[in-house]
Amino acid sequence: MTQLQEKLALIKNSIITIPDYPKKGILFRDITSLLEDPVAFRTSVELLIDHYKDKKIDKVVGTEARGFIFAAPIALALNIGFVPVRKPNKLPRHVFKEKYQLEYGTDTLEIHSDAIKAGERVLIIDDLLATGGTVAATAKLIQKAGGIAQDAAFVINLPALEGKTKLTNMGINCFTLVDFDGE
Ligand SMILES: O=P(O)(O)OC[C@H]1O[C@H](OP(=O)(O)OP(=O)(O)O)[C@H](O)[C@@H]1O
Ligand SMILES: Nc1ncnc2[nH]cnc12
Repeated sequence: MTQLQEKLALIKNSIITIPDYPKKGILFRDITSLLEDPVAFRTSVELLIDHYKDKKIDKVVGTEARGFIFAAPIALALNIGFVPVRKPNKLPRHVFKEKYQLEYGTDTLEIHSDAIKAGERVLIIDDLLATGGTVAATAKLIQKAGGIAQDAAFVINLPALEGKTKLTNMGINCFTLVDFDGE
């Protein structure tokens, strides 16, 4: 195994799967077990930072709630601003809103309308890519605010749900660390 493969295996092995949560038939990939392991947590954040350190990115956007955990340290390491995309009625100033579908429901996301400057290149960070609905809605919010949703990065990808294809077709470059198939 290469050093990179060892790091990715460490990350994958730190993530616990819970069957039938929050609904029957869903295999829930739980990042709280990764967060409890400082080596796995640090390694996942460092690999994402490494990938983006020489790319031209102006802002990091993180999605509530699990996306915040990874987005904030990445924004600090890249020395650029962090912008939260939040669930409804959490942001105090004027917002843009976008409805979206989840693997197990629907919801709305919001961004402060002045959080991104015209033409800024944005990296979206989330813990997990399933259908891509969350990040597609986030990308639309970034566009409404005048920015370019250029890249999106995730610790976990669920390839069966084809989120990567959805986001790539929207012109978003995707980077993910570990895949979980049906196992
Ligand atoms: O690719 P998608 O099909 O959109 O699914 C992935 C999203 O679903 C989960 O968040 P959730 O909405 O459950 O919110 P949470 O982070 O507040 O738990 C996860 O953290 C991603 O944001
Ligand atoms: N299978 C899954 N596990 C954890 N978080 C998710 N968000 C959407 N689908 C998920």
